[in-house]
Amino acid sequence: MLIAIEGIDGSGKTTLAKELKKWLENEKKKKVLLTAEPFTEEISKLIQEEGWKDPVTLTLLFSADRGVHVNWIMKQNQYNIIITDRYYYSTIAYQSAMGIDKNWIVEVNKFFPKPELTLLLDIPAEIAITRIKKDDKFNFKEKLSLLQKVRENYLEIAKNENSIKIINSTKTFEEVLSEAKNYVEELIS
Ligand SMILES: Nc1ncnc2c1ncn2[C@@H]1O[C@H](COP(=O)(O)OP(=O)(O)OP(=O)(O)O)[C@@H](O)[C@H]1O
Ligand SMILES: Cc1cn([C@H]2C[C@H](O)[C@@H](COP(=O)(O)O)O2)c(=O)[nH]c1=O
Repeated sequence: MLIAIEGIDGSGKTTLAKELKKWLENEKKKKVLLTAEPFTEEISKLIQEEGWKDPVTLTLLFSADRGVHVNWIMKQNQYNIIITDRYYYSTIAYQSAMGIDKNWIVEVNKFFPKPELTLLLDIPAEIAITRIKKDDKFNFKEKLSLLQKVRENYLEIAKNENSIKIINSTKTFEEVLSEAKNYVEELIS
């Protein structure tokens, strides 16, 4: 079972992913693999060095990284649940905010398995940006306006996809976690 956690930078994905893993292991006795994208060191390096120069190359690099990630996930047979911190909805939301045609991104990513559940942490970019670490890996230019567009894109994607559940991430972390647990509980019971 594949669960994706999505949202703009600083929305709380990593914190939620770790706590869900703990809860699923300790309370639900599940074997959980926690993973994240971008996945490979080599492609992350190329993204940093080359990707930002051109959004088409960036889209292809994130998607190629996903190909390697998915092939690796397929071999992790000992787990009941895989939680990934970012998946293809990130490419659709971010790279279409950079001007890439959404349908083309969907086409490039259509071979990857669809998550049974995606938790979308929704938060205004102005609030999220105050939570983002200073050592932000990819250092977007004009981060705030980009993240505003990315947020809108995520909400648009969620309108047409029932498996994406929107959680208001301006709430306390305890409230966010509790809502996330309810969605996961529905899925596993
Ligand atoms: N609901 C919340 N309320 C307040 N602070 C939160 C909440 N959730 C997470 N945080 C804090 O916000 C910061 C960013 O959280 P986190 O690293 O989990 O976000 P992220 O979405 O994974 O970010 P990035 O995409 O930049 O890696 C952390 O300091 C975390 O403790
Ligand atoms: C997978 C993916 C990621 N990104 C962007 C989003 C973030 O700014 C960084 C990843 O770092 P984080 O620690 O997860 O925040 O990369 C993207 O633009 N497109 C993608 O497909």
